[in-house]
Amino acid sequence: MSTLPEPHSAPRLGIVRLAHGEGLELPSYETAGSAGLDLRAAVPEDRQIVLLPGRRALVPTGVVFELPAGYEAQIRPRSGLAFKHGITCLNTPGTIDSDYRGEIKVLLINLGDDDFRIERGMRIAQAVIAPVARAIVEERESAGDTARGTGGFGSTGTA
Ligand SMILES: O=c1ccn([C@H]2C[C@H](O)[C@@H](COP(=O)(O)OP(=O)(O)OP(=O)(O)O)O2)c(=O)[nH]1
Ligand SMILES: [Mg+2]
Repeated sequence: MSTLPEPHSAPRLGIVRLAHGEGLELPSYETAGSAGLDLRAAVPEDRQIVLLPGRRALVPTGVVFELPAGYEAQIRPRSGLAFKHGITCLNTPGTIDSDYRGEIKVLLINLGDDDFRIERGMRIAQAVIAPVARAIVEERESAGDTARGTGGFGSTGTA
């Protein structure tokens, strides 16, 4: 059974298709319970990107998001591409601000051993829509005491 919210309570994501995104499927949830909308590469058919090992590329998706206020989109890698080819997002999770009106782009890096060809329409990453808390920042003289204190970076051990 799907744990997604009912349609009437779900946030509304506006998507504008850009000219070079014509003919591509819009970002979509692949299964009933998918958390992420798969994003497609809007590279020209005749100018596909070949990512050499160790290199990165900003890949166009051909879409603009209009996120509802109070939400962000997180651009995350696809595990299949990471596992099979070493392809991941360099800045994962990428942050799409709700006031951003530019094209959604995906910063891919090839951590694998082989060249990787990014073809038009390939599902290269996924966007997870998530609520964002914006804090009221207060400067203080000191931070309250806790049991952890300044311990971190493995202070609790591994077992
Ligand atoms: O993977 C990403 C990450 C960001 N963006 C776009 C949307 C986001 O709202 C904007 C700014 O991203 P971010 O705040 O991560 O980058 P910045 O280096 O801080 O740039 P800026 O000074 O524009 O905020 O760039 C993408 O299209 N893809
Ligand atoms: Mg920023």
